Amino acid sequence: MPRVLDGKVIAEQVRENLKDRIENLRSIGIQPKLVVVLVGDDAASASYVRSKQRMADKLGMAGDVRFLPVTVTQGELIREVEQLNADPTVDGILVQFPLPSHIDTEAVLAAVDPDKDVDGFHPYNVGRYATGSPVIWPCTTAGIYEILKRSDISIAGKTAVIVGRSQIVGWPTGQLLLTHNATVIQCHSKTEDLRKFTLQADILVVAVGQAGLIGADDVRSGATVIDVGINRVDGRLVGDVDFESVQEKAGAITPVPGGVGPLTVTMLMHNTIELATRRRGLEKWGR
Ligand SMILES: Nc1nc(=O)c2c([nH]1)NC[C@@H]1CN(c3ccc(C(=O)N[C@@H](CCC(=O)O)C(=O)O)cc3)C=[N+]21
Repeated sequence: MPRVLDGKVIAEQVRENLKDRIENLRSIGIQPKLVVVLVGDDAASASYVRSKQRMADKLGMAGDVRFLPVTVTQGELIREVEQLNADPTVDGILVQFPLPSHIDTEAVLAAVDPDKDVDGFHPYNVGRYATGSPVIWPCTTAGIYEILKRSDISIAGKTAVIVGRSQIVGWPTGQLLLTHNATVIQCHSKTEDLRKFTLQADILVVAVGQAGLIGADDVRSGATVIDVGINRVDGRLVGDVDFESVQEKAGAITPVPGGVGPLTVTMLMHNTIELATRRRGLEKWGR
């Protein structure tokens, strides 16, 4: 039987470290603060935002949510972001995706102060990790790294295959694994003969959003399989990987739910603390 990589347990380990860093910051009068900007009243988004709030509270961080109506104009949204940029008590700003179609998402991302960009989506921060000198990594990518590191799965020299090249998960995850000296194959919707590549993977990361995309025949025996997909099928949450069949073949595998997801929210807190310390030139205090 393969190892099931338990994201809830690993996230708890990461949060133990965060508590020490938050305590150090508190001792010098700093409470890291994350502000989430939520446009519209989508129930799934609201529930996700509430779980971030609860985690910030539990860790002793400060949190706030700005609810904006779905009719908000791009100018109004950008002005909200600019107010948060100017507010010295705010360390991290997250504008929740997806935004309504009348809003230019890229323009909003570019309006966030790169020093407060907790998602790591601002073009400046993308450039930083693309050149191998990241300030912070996008939360899901950072979470995948924590899962591998804390499960003693080595990256350097391994063949990592990423399925998906999204700006928020697939592409940054490829960059992270490359930075850590994996040989990276980046597959996407135009890839011909996907299986030819996935069968080569020592580490297979799947971030597409298509239930059942990867089955046992697509996975090399003993591979580490990281499933980033979140799909709702018949009211049940499933990933992009057919867990039942693939777990017989893989050496290690993340479940959905309870795999990458719990790390994503935890790494959001990590990034907020990281930004709070860096912005004040206090790196050593945060460690
Ligand atoms: N600017 C921005 N940054 C984001 O990081 C961002 C976003 N917008 N928009 C929405 C997506 C979605 N996302 C999730 C994170 C964790 C879970 C998570 O913890 N999932 C649990 C299951 C939760 C459940 O049961 O519903 C799990 O996989 O175990 C889910 C979804 C971050 N997102």
